[in-house]
Amino acid sequence: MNLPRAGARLQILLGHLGQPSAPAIVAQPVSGLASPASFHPEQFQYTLDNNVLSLEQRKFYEENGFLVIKNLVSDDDIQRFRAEFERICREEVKPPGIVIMRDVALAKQDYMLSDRIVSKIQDFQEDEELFRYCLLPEILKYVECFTGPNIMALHGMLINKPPDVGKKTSRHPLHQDLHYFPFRPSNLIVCAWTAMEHIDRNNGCLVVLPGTHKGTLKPHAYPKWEGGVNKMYHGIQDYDPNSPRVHLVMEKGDTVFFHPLLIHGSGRNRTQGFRKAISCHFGSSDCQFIDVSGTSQENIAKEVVEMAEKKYGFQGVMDFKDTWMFRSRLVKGERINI
Ligand SMILES: CCCCCCCCCC(=O)SCCNC(=O)CCNC(=O)[C@H](O)C(C)(C)COP(=O)(O)OP(=O)(O)OC[C@H]1O[C@@H](n2cnc3c(N)ncnc32)[C@H](O)[C@@H]1OP(=O)(O)O
Ligand SMILES: Nc1ncnc2c1ncn2[C@@H]1O[C@H](COP(=O)(O)OP(=O)(O)OP(=O)(O)O)[C@@H](O)[C@H]1O
Ligand SMILES: O=C(O)CCC(=O)C(=O)O
Ligand SMILES: [Fe+2]
Ligand SMILES: [Mg+2]
Repeated sequence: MNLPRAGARLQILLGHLGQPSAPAIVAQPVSGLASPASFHPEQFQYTLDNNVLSLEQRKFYEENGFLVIKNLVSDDDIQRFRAEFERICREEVKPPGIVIMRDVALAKQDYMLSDRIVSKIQDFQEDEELFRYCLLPEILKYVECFTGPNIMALHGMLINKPPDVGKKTSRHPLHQDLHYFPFRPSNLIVCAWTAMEHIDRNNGCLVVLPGTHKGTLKPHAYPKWEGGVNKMYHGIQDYDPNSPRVHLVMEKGDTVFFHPLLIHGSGRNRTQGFRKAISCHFGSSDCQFIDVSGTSQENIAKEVVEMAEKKYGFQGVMDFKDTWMFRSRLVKGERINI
C-alpha cells in the first residue's frame, strides 16, 4: 500500500467529514470550452480542441456519444492485466480497497474465490499492475480530448462477464454511468473500455443507444428481472424502446470512449468463456462535486454509502462524495477540485 497517498486521502476524508456540503453547482452545458474572446457559434460541445481526433472522429463523438479506436492496447499489456486479475482471484495479491463481485446467480454458492466465480473487480487504484491501464499513454492521449489536461482516474473495473447460468443475470441493464457520479460537468467525464478478447453478441458485447448523451440523466432503479439482478446494477426504466440500439463488436485491444450520459448495457453471455474487458472512468480535476440530495441519484448514493460504511467500519459519517475521494487518483496534470 502506498502509505503517503492513502494517508493523504484519509486526511482529506477526515478533514471533510462534518463540514457542510459544498453548494450544488449548476452543470454548465459548455464549460470553458470556448474562447471568451470568440463570438463564433459553438461548433463542438462534447470534445475539446485537440490534434488527436480527426474532424470525422470528433463529429462522430459529438453526434453519437461514443468513439471506437481499433487496436489501441497491446496484446502484451492485456496479457499482464489478465495475469494480475488471476492473481487477485487466487488471493495471491490483495490490493487495498479492491471490491470483488460475484454474479448474483453464483453469490450463494460456497466456491473458493477463482477466476471462474468473479464477475467483476472494482477499485483497483492501489494495484499498480492493473492501474497501469489508467496510465497508458495511448489511453490518456484520447481521454485528454474529452477531459482536458488535468486528469483524474475516478473508477477502474475489470469485468469478467460469466457464462449465463440460464437466469439472464449476466446481463447489465441499460444505464447511464453518470447515475453513479456526484460530480459535474458531465462533458468533462469519459469512460475508456477495452476489449480483452473478441467480443460480440454471443459473449455479451456492449450495447449503446447512439445520441442519448444529448439527453438528461434519467431515474434509475433495479429492473424487475425474474432471475435476479446484481447488486447496484440499476437500470433505466423508461427508455424509448424504439431508440436504435447498436451492438459494439470489438477485437482484443479495441477501445471505446463514451460519454457518461450515453445509455448502454450489455447482453447475456451465451458462451462458456468469461468475457473480459478492462475499463476506467476519467474526469477533469476541474470537475466539482455536487450534492445529489433530492435528485434521482439519491437511491444509489444511499446504497453506496451503506456499503462503504460496512467496508470501512465507519457509521453515519460518510457521504457519497467521500466514497469518491477515496478511490480517485490523479493520472496527469494537476489535482484541483476532485
Ligand atoms: C459504486 C460503483 C460505481 C460505479 C461507477 C461506474 C458505473 C458502473 C456501473 C456498474 O458497474 S454498477 C455495478 C457496480 N456494482 C457494485 O459496485 C457492486 C459492488 N459489489 C460489492 O460491493 C460486493 O460484491 C457485494 C457487497 C455485492 C458482495 O460482497 P461481499 O464480499 O460482501 O460478498 P459475500 O459473498 O460475502 O456476500 C454477502 C452478501 O451479498 C450477496 N451478494 C454477493 N454478490 C452479490 C451480487 N452480485 N448481487 C447481489 N447480492 C450479492 C451474497 O449473496 C450475500 O448475501 P446474504 O447476506 O443474503 O447471504
Ligand atoms: N426487452 C428488454 N427490455 C429491457 N432491456 C433489455 C431488453 N432486452 C435487452 N435489454 C438490455 O439491453 C442490453 C443488451 O441487449 P441484448 O439484446 O444485446 O442482450 P440479450 O437480450 O441478453 O441478448 P440477445 O438479444 O443477443 O439474445 C442489456 O443491457 C439488456 O439488459
Ligand atoms: O462490460 C460491461 O458489461 C459493461 C459494464 C458497464 O457498463 C458498467 O459497469 O458500467
Ligand atoms: Fe456502464
Ligand atoms: Mg435481446
